[in-house]
Amino acid sequence: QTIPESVTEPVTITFYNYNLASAGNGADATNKMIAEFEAANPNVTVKGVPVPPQDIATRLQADLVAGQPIDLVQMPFAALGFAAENLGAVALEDIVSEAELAGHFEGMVPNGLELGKLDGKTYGLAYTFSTPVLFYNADIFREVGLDPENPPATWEALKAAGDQIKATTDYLPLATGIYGPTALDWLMQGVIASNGGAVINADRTKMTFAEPEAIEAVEMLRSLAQAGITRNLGITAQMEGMAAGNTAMYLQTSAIQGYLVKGAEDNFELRAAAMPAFGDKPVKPSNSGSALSLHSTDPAKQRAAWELMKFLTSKRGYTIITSEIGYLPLRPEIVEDPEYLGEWVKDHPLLQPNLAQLKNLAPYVPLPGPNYLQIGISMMDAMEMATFGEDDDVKATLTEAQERTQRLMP
Ligand SMILES: O=P(O)(O)OC[C@H](O)CO
Repeated sequence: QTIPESVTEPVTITFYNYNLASAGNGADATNKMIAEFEAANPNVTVKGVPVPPQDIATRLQADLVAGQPIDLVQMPFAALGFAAENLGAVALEDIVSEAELAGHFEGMVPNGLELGKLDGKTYGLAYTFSTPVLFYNADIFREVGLDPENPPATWEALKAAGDQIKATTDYLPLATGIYGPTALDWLMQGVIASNGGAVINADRTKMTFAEPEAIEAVEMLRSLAQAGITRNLGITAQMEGMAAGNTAMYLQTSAIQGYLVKGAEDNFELRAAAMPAFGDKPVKPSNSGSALSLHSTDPAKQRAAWELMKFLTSKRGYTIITSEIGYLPLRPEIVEDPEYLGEWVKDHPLLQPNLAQLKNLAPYVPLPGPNYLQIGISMMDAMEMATFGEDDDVKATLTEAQERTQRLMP
């Protein structure tokens, strides 16, 4: 252990955070957690720095060069490898004692903790986390004669439901978070995995998003777009449409759950289901979200940042994160505990499909190397074009992009 036992002098730490960058996505809850932490730790002042997830790596690089203090970061899983290699993320094992770490990790979802490890060390402590959730408007289902007790479990069933909604109403049948600048490939990885494919091979050396299973998955999305069941809308329009009761289904991170719950209040019945399957193939939900990475070099600030990390991922932290934002509690025991989520869960069954999907999670695979973001953007641009563009030849679009992105691999 290289950090002091406690923070004995006043210290200010920065917390780069993407939930702070979006009102619909947890800014209030994040500020509440920071305020509670400061009240309990009077020597520590936390300066929140809002940065959208897609900008985080670039922003940190610029701030490092400018000599700005970077202490704690809500790091999207996609950027964690880059953060460890290029942005000075510190492995917790190098600064915190084994006993203290083990004590804190106790009770946290092992799948989640594993995602923050690189070469066996924890460069990111699993923090906010979701699987793809199919939110749906039970009132629209009833209005068009669909059974809200049986939401579509497969893409085929979803298409049939979408056709039914489209044929008789003006509602948008389906919005998804698959595309868009904040998504990168987190949700797409789960869609393709659920059809037996992958965007990249297991040892992360070859892009595979133009293999037959991936092509078939994108062709399925294209068929939904062609039928007018889904449209290429920005995330704000999608969230607003769903929250206002104008969209029937929304496959998205549960980070927007709090926002949708507010919109649905006194307006419509919001429910949630698991991610759809391809026929009888097993669903392989991926995870979105972030880990907390620590970047301070000063031992006193490292202790302060670690204390904040512990609070954010404590039972109390996850109670706020789950009930006020919508992410999964990575301390599952609090779900039953009346002192934490027990009462809330009774009134909000929305959490259950998300929680259940943790068991068959196919953990997000980060794209490798210093060009990870460019690879991800080029791949997703091609898939978006293959889904919504003029050209029917999905295979050609994906093959061309796969060759191009392969050249950016380390
Ligand atoms: O926190 P989420 O669920 O919106 O995820 C955002 C990340 O960019 C996905 O990796």
